[in-house]
Amino acid sequence: MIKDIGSSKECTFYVALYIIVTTINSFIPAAALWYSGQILKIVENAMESRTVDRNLLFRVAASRTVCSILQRLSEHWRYSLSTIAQRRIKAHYQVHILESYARLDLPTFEDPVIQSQLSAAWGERAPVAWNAVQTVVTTAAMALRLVLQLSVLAAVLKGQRDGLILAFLTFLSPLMDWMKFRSYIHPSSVWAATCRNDDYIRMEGVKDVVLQSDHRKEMVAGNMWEHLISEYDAARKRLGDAAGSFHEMLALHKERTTLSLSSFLAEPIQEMPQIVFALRAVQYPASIPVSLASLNLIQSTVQEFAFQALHVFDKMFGSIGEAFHAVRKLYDIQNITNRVIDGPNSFPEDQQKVALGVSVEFRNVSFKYPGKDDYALQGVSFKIERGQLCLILGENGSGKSTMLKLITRLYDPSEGNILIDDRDIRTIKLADLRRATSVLFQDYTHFPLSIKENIGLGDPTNPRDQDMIEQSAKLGGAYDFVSRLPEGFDTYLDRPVQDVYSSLPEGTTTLFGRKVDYGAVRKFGGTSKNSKTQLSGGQMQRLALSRTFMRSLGPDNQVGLLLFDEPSASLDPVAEHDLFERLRELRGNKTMIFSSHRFGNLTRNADIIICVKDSHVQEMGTHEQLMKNNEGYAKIYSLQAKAFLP
Ligand SMILES: Nc1ncnc2c1ncn2[C@@H]1O[C@H](COP(=O)(O)OP(=O)(O)OP(=O)(O)O)[C@@H](O)[C@H]1O
Repeated sequence: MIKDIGSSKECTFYVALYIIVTTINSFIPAAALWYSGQILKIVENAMESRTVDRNLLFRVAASRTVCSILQRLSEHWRYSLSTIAQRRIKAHYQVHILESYARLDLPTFEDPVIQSQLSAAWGERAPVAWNAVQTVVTTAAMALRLVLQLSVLAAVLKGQRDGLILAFLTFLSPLMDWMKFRSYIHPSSVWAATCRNDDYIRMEGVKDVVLQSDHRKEMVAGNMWEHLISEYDAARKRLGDAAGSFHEMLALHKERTTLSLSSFLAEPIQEMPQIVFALRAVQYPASIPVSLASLNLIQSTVQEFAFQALHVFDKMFGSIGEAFHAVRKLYDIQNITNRVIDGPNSFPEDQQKVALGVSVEFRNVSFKYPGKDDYALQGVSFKIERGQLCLILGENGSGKSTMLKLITRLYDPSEGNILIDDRDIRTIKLADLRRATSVLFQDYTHFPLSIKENIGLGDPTNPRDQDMIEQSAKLGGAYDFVSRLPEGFDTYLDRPVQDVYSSLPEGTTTLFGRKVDYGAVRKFGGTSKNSKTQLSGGQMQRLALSRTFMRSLGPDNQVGLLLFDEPSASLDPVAEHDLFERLRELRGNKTMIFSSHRFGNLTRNADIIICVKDSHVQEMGTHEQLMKNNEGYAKIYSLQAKAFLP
């Protein structure tokens, strides 16, 4: 980490300044203490000799004041430098963390162990690397400050009557506080809490149903609210005083454990120095004013000293270890190995040929999702020839999407092989394989970026080509509605940075050129956020389609295989018809695979229909062949057709 930060000029300068200022800052309290001791000595001398060296007093007092000013200033500089250094280190590491995230494949990324490793490294609030730097620097500075203060304190106390005893007694009180504090939040203790009370669990569930907007539609339409409220009330009554959140219960528990012996002794111990002082004053009445001043100095210094000493102790045994552990995790994520291993060979050998499509073959492929016992696909074999249009047909959950995921190597089969142009896809470089395929997933996503970028990212080699973006939007059927949006192609589907505002004057409908989302106002109370662009499911799907067109239809594209997982699920019949027409026209000779659970437009046009059921291929062939077979396909087809026949 030190090497890494050191190699980044933008970080090094500010981190070095931060260390220097923090070190200087550690000297000041000891200097201040020294001058306070000097003032005390001057007073003592004055008491004995009845004369004051005004010059000396002035110099010492001025120095003491300078110490205070310097202390304040160095604190300010330290804070300013730490914010800049923190921001720079954070920015430096964020690229590194994002890269570690981005390069992971699906099975690796979905692994819960990897997930926790990744989230530990992210540490958005307290950037891990900065945290480690700061913890080490402040702990070292505190230790230095402590040693200096301790030496000065010893020098000052040497001449004081009862100084050491008073210091010790003053130290006892913060020590007890600290021990009490550690007893219930010990940094290295491990604990867990659960709730086993059914009534409480139900109350929390009902509260969520009523408060969260996700459930509102069904709650209202289902006429549920009265029942929910009576359930809540009944559970609340049964629970009585025992109904409390985890934090309330924890507070109660802590309160109960505060009746310890030390809690009774805490206050008398605090009074001890005064008692000792009073007894001594009776013994030596002449020295009362001096002793009073020295008691004050001892008490304030020792209390501050005790706080710091105990804090350093805590840091040494807790935070530094934790910070280093977190840094190790930060570096470990660089070395996470992907489960889907890259292949060695380039693909395709002949770029021209890809435009004519590629063949796809499954040889006895079986697959289980990671952590699952059931097969999502079992013993699947088929071959789709170059340039064919294939339809994979099957019920929900039969394994259609899984086939497409395996072709793009989002996962690798548990058994069997998949071949593209007669080459095992595991031997092909992943980047080449993905360059040669274009896939529209059923659960396609929309990135929280502008519409323009959402479409443009379809072709990451040429994502800003406005003409291509617009043409793709036309082909995907998105151009018209996008053009009508106030911000057109620059519209953010889901703004990642939200506008935040207080309550607005009545009648405000737009803010920063965007419609105010009063739903959000209600949700967030006082300050509110403005985020979502409301598009329908069909419109969202058209955008996803446009992205696919962007990828597969550009002049330089190297796509030979187009995969569509239920591309028309949210489209109306006219849009669906238009889409298939466009796809057929535009695909040229590229191989195309559609998955669907509906019979429709494509069944008659497909060169090959593969029917899957319960993770197996049931039958395959052209529409005519399958009708002739008179098995599952023909039966369902006839059943559906009947509905439309007179
Ligand atoms: N990410 C996943 N993790 C675990 N199991 C999964 C995952 N995705 C799918 N499955 C399971 O694998 C099986 C096949 O799912 P798949 O999505 O391939 O079906 P499908 O035929 O595409 O269904 P649909 O028509 O509903 O899209 C199902 O039993 C499903 O529950």
